[in-house]
Formats: sequence, structure tokens, C-alpha cells
Amino acid sequence: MDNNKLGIACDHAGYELKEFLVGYLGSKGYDVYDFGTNSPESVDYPDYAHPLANAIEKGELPRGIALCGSANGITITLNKHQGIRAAICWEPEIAELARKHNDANICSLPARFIDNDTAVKIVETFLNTDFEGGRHQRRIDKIPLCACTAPEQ
Ligand SMILES: O=C(CO)[C@H](O)[C@H](O)[C@H](O)COP(=O)(O)O
Repeated sequence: MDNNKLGIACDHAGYELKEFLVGYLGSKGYDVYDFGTNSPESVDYPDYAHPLANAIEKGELPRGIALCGSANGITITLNKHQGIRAAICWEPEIAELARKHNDANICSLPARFIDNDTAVKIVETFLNTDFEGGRHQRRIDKIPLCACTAPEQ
């Protein structure tokens, strides 16, 4: 898949930072698919989270960035999708671990709690860190409910 492509989605709380990141990532040569929202008017984050998650699940985009005020609402929504591993990243080392250990395919940003410079560092780290595989792959394989068997006590 074309790793230059990425999707981005937000609610009103993430709108300003989303706009900044769309400009920044475009200037770095990324092909950014913007799922909105496209104004600071109050909206509901699931209306923007699901289209981003669907595009990644269908294989149309390899990864994405999601933003809301705390990152909680949008991340909870995204992770209802079987093919999504969205991780809340509030500093670069968490973003690095989200990729290395969790193979996260969406980086969720708490827009009301980070500044633009921090967001850039987080996103750059997320986009440029590879999954380590190995024991982490085994754990990821156990995440889907269909693969879950309660251990004997
Ligand atoms: O869902 C959230 C919290 O988990 C997001 O942070 C939203 O952006 C936030 O709830 C929006 O709040 P508002 O008072 O409607 O602006």
C-alpha cells in the first residue's frame, strides 16, 4: 500500500490542529485525505471517526490521524472497528511505542492538551516508526474477540 497516503479526521475540538497538520503534512509530501470536520462548529466525533476507520479497514488508506478534545471519544469509536488499532498519543515516546509494540494504524491526538510543535513531533514519530513484530504480533493476534478464549483458572 502507498505509505505516502494517510487519512485525517476530527471533531470541532480538533479542527484547528487538524487544519495545521493537513498543511504541515502536505508540505512534507504526504497525500492527506481529509474526512473533516471542516469548521469549528460543534459536531459529533463518531460522524467523522467511522468514515476514516472504514477507509482504513477497506485498505483504501494505510493509516490515519484522529483528533478530538481529549482523544478519548474518537479513539473509543475508532476501536469499535475490528481492523483498527487507534492509540492515544500525547507525547512522542508514546507514539513510538504505539507503532513498535501495538502496530497502531491510527494516531489519536488530544487537541485540547497539546500544542502544534508537540503534535508535529508525535505525528512524525508515528509515521516513521516500524512495528517490531515478534512477541508483539502474538499479542495483537489475541485482540479480536473471536480469537478470545477465557484462560482456565
Ligand atoms: O469526546 C471527547 C471527550 O472524550 C472529545 O474530547 C470531544 O472533543 C469533547 O467532548 C467535545 O466537547 P464540547 O464541550 O462539546 O466541545
